[in-house]
Amino acid sequence: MALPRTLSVIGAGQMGIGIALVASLRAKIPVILYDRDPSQISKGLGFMDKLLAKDVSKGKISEDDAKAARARIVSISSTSSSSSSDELNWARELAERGTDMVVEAASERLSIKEGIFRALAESLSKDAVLASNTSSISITKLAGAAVDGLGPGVSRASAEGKSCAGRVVGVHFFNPVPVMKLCEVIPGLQTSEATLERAKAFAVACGKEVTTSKDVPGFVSNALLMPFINEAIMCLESRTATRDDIDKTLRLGMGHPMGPLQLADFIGLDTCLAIQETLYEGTHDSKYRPSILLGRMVDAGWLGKKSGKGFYDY
Ligand SMILES: NC(=O)c1ccc[n+]([C@@H]2O[C@H](COP(=O)([O-])OP(=O)(O)OC[C@H]3O[C@@H](n4cnc5c(N)ncnc54)[C@H](O)[C@@H]3O)[C@@H](O)[C@H]2O)c1
Repeated sequence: MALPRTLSVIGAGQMGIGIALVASLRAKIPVILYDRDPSQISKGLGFMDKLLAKDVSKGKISEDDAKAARARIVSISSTSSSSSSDELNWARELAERGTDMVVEAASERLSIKEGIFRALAESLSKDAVLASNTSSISITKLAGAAVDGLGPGVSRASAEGKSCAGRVVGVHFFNPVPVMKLCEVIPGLQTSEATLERAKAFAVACGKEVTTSKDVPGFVSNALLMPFINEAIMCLESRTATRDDIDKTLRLGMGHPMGPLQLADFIGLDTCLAIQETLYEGTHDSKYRPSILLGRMVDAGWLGKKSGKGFYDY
């Protein structure tokens, strides 16, 4: 199965940086990294340099391989202050640079991702694979948004609409991407067999094992993980135990590498809340209601490790 000749990664947060790194270092694919916030790109590339230097110092990769991997990654950022024309500019730029696969790793908000998929479908070549690293949002919905990017004259059920939606797929990498061995691949209702196979081949080339899950809220991974994290936050909220004892229980009693509150900080509390909301709204099942404390932490801007404060201080 052919690998992409040029990959674009949208969103230079913790996941986008990791995906760009494994695509370049392991799959040896040239990568264009785009974020609407230029400071995220400089911060992310600085972090990537540190990761590569650490791998070289531990003898995991050669200095030449690290340099070649870094040289394969270029970045672009917002070229306009107006958000609507901005979207068109970046997507066109990615198209002009020969992008034939995209992995979207922007914030976990449906409206943000729909806007990105509309812009991608409008600008990119008709056979480019449009993948999302979403943790929970419906791939079928994102594929629908991609068709809307073709304009009001194209219905989602037309041949052109189906062909466009068929290129959309979920490729759910795990955090930290260079370390975690799994990629959960999710076909939407419209995803073509060829797109699914291209997505799997890409994940394998990045050094990952692949599982396939149906397009339900949270797929397999977060339908299981998020209720667990949410229950741990509710234990803290109801003072069943202290933060340290909750995490210690799971680490020492169940052999988890980190406790659920520390893991939530590591994922990002805004991302945890967004996933919980998708699970709750997508199922209307009260077992998925997000804890009030999680919402308040996000209101306070305490987003976990990435903001310096969450359940722990960093
Ligand atoms: N954090 C995790 O453990 C984890 C694991 C698997 C999947 N994911 C998923 O990966 C995605 C990214 O998560 P993250 O943890 O890297 O988040 P993050 O907050 O670290 O980064 C998100 C990035 O997206 C950028 N962004 C937002 N809107 C944008 C737009 N319209 N165009 C371009 N860039 C935009 C932001 O500037 C930011 O740099 C989410 O969908 C999340 O659910 C996260």
